[in-house]
Amino acid sequence: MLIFYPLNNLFKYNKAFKLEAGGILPEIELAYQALGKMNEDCSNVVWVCHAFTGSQDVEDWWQGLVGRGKLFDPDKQFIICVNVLGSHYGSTGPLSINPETGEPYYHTFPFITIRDIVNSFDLLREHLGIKRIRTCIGGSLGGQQSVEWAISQPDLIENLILIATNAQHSPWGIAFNESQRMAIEVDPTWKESNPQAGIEGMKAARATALISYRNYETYGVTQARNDEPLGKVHRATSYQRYQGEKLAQRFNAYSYYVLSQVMDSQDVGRGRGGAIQALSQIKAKTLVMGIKSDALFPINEQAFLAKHIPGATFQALDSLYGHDGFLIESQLITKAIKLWQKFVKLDVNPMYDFFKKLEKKNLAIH
Ligand SMILES: CC(=O)SCCNC(=O)CCNC(=O)[C@H](O)C(C)(C)COP(=O)(O)OP(=O)(O)OC[C@H]1O[C@@H](n2cnc3c(N)ncnc32)[C@H](O)[C@@H]1OP(=O)(O)O
Ligand SMILES: N[C@@H](CCO)C(=O)O
Repeated sequence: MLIFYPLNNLFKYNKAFKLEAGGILPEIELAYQALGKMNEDCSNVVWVCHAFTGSQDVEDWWQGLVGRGKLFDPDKQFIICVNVLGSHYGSTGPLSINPETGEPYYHTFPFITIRDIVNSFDLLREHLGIKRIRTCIGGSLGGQQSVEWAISQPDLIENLILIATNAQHSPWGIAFNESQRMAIEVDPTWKESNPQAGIEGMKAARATALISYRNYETYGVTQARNDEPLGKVHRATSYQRYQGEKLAQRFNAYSYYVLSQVMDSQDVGRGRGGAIQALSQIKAKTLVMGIKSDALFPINEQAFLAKHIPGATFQALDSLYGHDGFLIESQLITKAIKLWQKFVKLDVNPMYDFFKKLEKKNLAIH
């Protein structure tokens, strides 16, 4: 049984929504959560962009960072998080009814990109009367949206926080996603048109993805062999299966497929003369964080962002958890942001000289 997440707020856009790749959604809906109260001058707006299987319920999936007494506190800030187009938590996605046919989209849901998601956010932003965003923050797919928005509207975002993300999705990342799509495609039910189609394939896809969200060391520590008798299930075996089952309780294979393609679409340089040129347009004060053990979005990708976003600060984080560290290491992330906020106030950039030295020595960050 798929669990459908309760909607908090729903924004309806009843006109045709043109997509970057040429398709059209006849209308769109965006489910979003808004916490706290917006100041008249919008000076306390925090826009959080969620990742691949996340939702608008940011207090749930980022409870270490968002909530009363946390860094992003609804008693002080107006915090907004929108379920992305194509997802499963109330925004227009493959299970939504296509108004032109009266049937769910399922396999006919069009190809969408990070830029489409950002354009849809912008409609909602205008609808809510948000003239500026004090802080835009996102990790992974959420970071891809955040950096895209900071480029497409350089005067909108004052502070930009990017975690475990990139300017262009790598061939490595695309290969992981394609392998997961292949797992969905070989599920014989994927040809069907119903909410459960491809769900067994999606379980295998999630298990595959987990390997890239964690790493060798994570498994060694959390799923260490336990002298299991021959033929008995290893801990890592049941973990992989459990993770597939867990996602199947809350997600659908169509959204999984569509959003994996969205991730692959990330290329901030498309039509803008390349990534370096695009990143140079950013005016927001920017903090880029990477996780040293991230196998999927390696830290070089965040070093690249920080190097080419004017005045950006770069912070590498140590974590056992690899890519998923951006969801788990709330204390480290909070510490890094607080430190950066002090530097921003003082208007100094602790990494600027460091990058200049690196450039001179032609060194890369590993
Ligand atoms: C409605 C919603 O859920 S909204 C969306 C919320 N989710 C998101 O935003 C997506 C992002 N979140 C995630 O990807 C994950 O939740 C993370 C990365 C933050 C944490 O991952 P988790 O799976 O919770 O952590 P972890 O890898 O430690 O696995 C723990 C689970 O595996 C189980 N487990 C651990 N080892 C084993 C094993 N050897 N065999 C079987 N099960 C195991 C644990 O019992 C636990 O189960 P539970 O989740 O039912 O309590
Ligand atoms: N665990 C994350 C990974 C992608 O960043 C998710 O499921 O959204």
